[in-house]
Amino acid sequence: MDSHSQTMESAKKYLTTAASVAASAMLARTVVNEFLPNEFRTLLSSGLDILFSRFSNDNVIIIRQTEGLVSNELYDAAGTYLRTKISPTLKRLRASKSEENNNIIISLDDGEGLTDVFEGVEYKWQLITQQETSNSRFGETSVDVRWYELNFHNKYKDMTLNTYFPHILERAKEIKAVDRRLKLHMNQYDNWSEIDLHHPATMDTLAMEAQLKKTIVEDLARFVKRKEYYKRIGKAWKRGYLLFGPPGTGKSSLIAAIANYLRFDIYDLDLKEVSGNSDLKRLLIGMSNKSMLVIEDIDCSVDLRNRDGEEGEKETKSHDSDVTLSGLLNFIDGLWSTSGEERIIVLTTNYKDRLDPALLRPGRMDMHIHMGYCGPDSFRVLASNYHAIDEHPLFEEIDGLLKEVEATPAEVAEELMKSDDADIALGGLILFLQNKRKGEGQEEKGIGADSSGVNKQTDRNNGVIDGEKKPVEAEDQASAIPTTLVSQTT
Ligand SMILES: Nc1ncnc2c1ncn2[C@@H]1O[C@H](COP(=O)(O)OP(=O)(O)OP(=O)(O)O)[C@@H](O)[C@H]1O
Ligand SMILES: [Mg+2]
Repeated sequence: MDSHSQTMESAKKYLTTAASVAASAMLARTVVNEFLPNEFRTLLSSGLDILFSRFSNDNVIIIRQTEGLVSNELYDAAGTYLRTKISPTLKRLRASKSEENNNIIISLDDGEGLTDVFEGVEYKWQLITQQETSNSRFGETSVDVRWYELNFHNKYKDMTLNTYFPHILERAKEIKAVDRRLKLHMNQYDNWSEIDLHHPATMDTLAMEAQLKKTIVEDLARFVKRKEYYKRIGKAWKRGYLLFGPPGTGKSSLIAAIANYLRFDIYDLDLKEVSGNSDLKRLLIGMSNKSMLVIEDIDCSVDLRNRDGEEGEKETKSHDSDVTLSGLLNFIDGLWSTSGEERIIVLTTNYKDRLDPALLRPGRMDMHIHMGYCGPDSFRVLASNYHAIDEHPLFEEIDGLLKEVEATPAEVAEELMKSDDADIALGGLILFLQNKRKGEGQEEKGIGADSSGVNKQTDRNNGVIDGEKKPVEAEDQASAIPTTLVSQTT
């Protein structure tokens, strides 16, 4: 495959034209932002004029769009923040949309104002524009100058500066994160190229065991809140997930769902494109904050050994510079430990038992997540996704069949899509499962296509293992996975 088609292949995993990213549940972040006080101080000295009104108890703060030639971050943040405070009663509004944004943005028009109530205090905002003309060598030029005028009772000045403004900066950041389009980055050699990520998967639409899904969501939520904790224990603020299970069970979908949930960009690292440590280093350094490094199919994504290739002395040097996947993870640890920003790394494999045991050791990956065949919980999610139904007389029969037959969520989803009529689709699914059961029965008798002594241990339920807490189980689970997995779906 040439590298262009490789890139396209890779892109397909996360892209669908079918739907745009569903507005995902935004994670409520109560991140205490460390740099606020500093930045805030500079803002105070540059971007604000505090005026004392002669006629009332009001204070007025002017927040200019630019101070000198430098743009004022607080002005920007105020604009973003105030968008969420606009009420439908306002008569004049502004609407816009940029390519970078998902949504149409409604904002205050020049001259318009609104009142925001924060912790019981009334803040009156007004957006003011003035045309300023100046004479220069090139003749007379005129520019629009904009600022917000903020009025509030003077006894709340401290609170305004120390609580309200930081709150506005923080909220604006969160809002921007939601508005921003997610990107999927893919590497060619030592370069990332990016495209928009349009994968509709969300944690809600993902078909998996309810308890497992809950565990994952809670783990993610805990992780993003733990900046201080990671700093205190002196570890990189990162979380590693190993996803394993047969093709079509939703590993790539889960990755997209996590990205949509956290609003993290995906960096899909193709190790085959990486020719040595220096490439790798450049790629890793090139990742942005709040992002997710994904290495898919690690069992077959080349043996990283003997791939130094930087100094043309491979013959003699190669063994001194072996890079293994565990080596890679150590390397990432070292690199990320200094950045202080949250990062997630996800590895996927169809065959957990083919992995280097060093990779499965406790503490390596924080969670081992088993994506299994479709069970009753998964089926309920799919039925609700595709037909918006929570119950149906045929569910019982389907549950029974799913206990006996190994069908992937991808296969079940495909059957459910075949008709808009739930009765017909579910009937079709039953037929499909019955046929599959017949086929599997034959396979077991040695008649089927794959009769090569396949270990047919069930892989139906998904499960989760916390790599930190249950090291013994982690090893057990590795050996419980069938050595050969059947039913390729594509
Ligand atoms: N758990 C799931 N929940 C919802 N949809 C799923 C799930 N698993 C599979 N699907 C459907 O099947 C398609 C293929 O699934 P996906 O690519 O996520 O599987 P995978 O485990 O990554 O497979 P592979 O090992 O081949 O990469 C998805 O686009 C989705 O429509
Ligand atoms: Mg996949």
